[in-house]
Amino acid sequence: MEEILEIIDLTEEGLGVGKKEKRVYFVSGDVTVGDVVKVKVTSEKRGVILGEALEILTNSPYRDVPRCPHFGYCGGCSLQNLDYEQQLVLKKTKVYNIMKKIGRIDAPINSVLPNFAFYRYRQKVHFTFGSSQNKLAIGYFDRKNNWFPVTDCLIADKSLVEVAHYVTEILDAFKLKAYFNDAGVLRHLVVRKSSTTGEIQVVITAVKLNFNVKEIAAKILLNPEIQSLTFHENPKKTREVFGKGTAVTFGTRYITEELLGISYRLTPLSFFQINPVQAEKIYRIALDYLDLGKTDMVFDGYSGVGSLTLPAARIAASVVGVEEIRDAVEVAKTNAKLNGIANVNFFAGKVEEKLPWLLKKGYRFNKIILDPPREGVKKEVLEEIIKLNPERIVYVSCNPATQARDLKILAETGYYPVEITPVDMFSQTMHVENVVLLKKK
Ligand SMILES: C[S@@+](CC[C@H](N)C(=O)[O-])C[C@H]1O[C@@H](n2cnc3c(N)ncnc32)[C@H](O)[C@@H]1O
Repeated sequence: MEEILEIIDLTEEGLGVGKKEKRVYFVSGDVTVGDVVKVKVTSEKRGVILGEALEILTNSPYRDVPRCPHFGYCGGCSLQNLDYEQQLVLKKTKVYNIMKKIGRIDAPINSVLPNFAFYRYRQKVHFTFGSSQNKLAIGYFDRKNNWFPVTDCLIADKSLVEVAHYVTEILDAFKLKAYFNDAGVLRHLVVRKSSTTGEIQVVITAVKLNFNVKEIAAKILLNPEIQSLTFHENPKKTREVFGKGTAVTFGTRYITEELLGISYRLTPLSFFQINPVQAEKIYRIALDYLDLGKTDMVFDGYSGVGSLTLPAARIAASVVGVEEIRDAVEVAKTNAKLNGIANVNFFAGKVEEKLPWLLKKGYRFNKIILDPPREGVKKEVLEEIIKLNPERIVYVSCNPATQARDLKILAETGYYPVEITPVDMFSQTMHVENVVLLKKK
């Protein structure tokens, strides 16, 4: 069966969405918002209709020329064929719809803050090792979840891709094979760059470190850009990059990044925003929403290496950060010392366990920062926060769907979103970072 459809939206996975007579179609192929497309319906199961674009009958006025050689099948970017201004419009509509549908929230949503470098903005890339033409190669997963070799990644800083190829060639010369599709040991390659110092950090993960890491490291470190190199053993049979296995580091253990005038040491396994320019904007908005003064006692849940904790501590009376990765907590403490910030305390553990523990110990907070991973905040954490009766809550999220779910719980107890600002951290993809201020009515 064939249909003629106008594409009115895009899914996270890059499928075009079309509607006809109250039926919703999900269309694969090089389609974008505004295209009128002839579609071949390929399956219909429980009301989900999938189709393939056969022909674009009218090109969208918002079409742009994709720049990446892997566009169309790469699972990473799905918006490269859409004009950047329209990407921002699409993201604002996405946040609005999610907030309304999942959160039942009607708060004002500001325009999405643009990312002026909407290509080559990533300062961290993560490749999976595989093999191509009988050689070790770096790759990503496509929209059907199949691995493919990557020559370039247009949203990543160019030097990160170059370093990734350089490291892969050395590993290949040592006859190492990919675990993923070649029954070898190598799993992932993570390359991160400091936007302030230009230092590069490389992490190679393997199921077993049963090869001569010392000799390989000596070769890799001949590249003067690479300051920090870690081999990390992760025997877990999942696609997770880092596990609990051992790590061996050569060169320095950290690279240094600077945001809002504060320096951060970034260790191999600790989280840091991949787009420092946009991260700074997010932190500025979060601090502005917190409206900090000299008497404020702040709780920063999911604090990473302290990138919101430390700027908040510069203004507030005290800030407590809780983060589950012990290594990140150690680095956060060092970061506080290095920057001469003494009114902070960092605790290692899960927020859901550490927050009740802190309250039992007598800690009190009147302002709350939440910056959780994609899964959002556990209900019991929200309940503890409500009991604290804070003046303001600032919730930063890279997943508006779980954020809207959590905002609904907070709204039911009287904390309403006062202002919502989406920020474009991940141009060319459907992802959006969202900062929300909540206050009691
Ligand atoms: C989105 S990051 C935010 C980090 C930091 N605020 C920043 O902007 O760099 C989320 C952090 O939460 C940590 N995390 C994940 N689940 C956690 C939990 N249940 N309790 C505490 N920390 C957690 C992760 O390790 C990660 O560092």
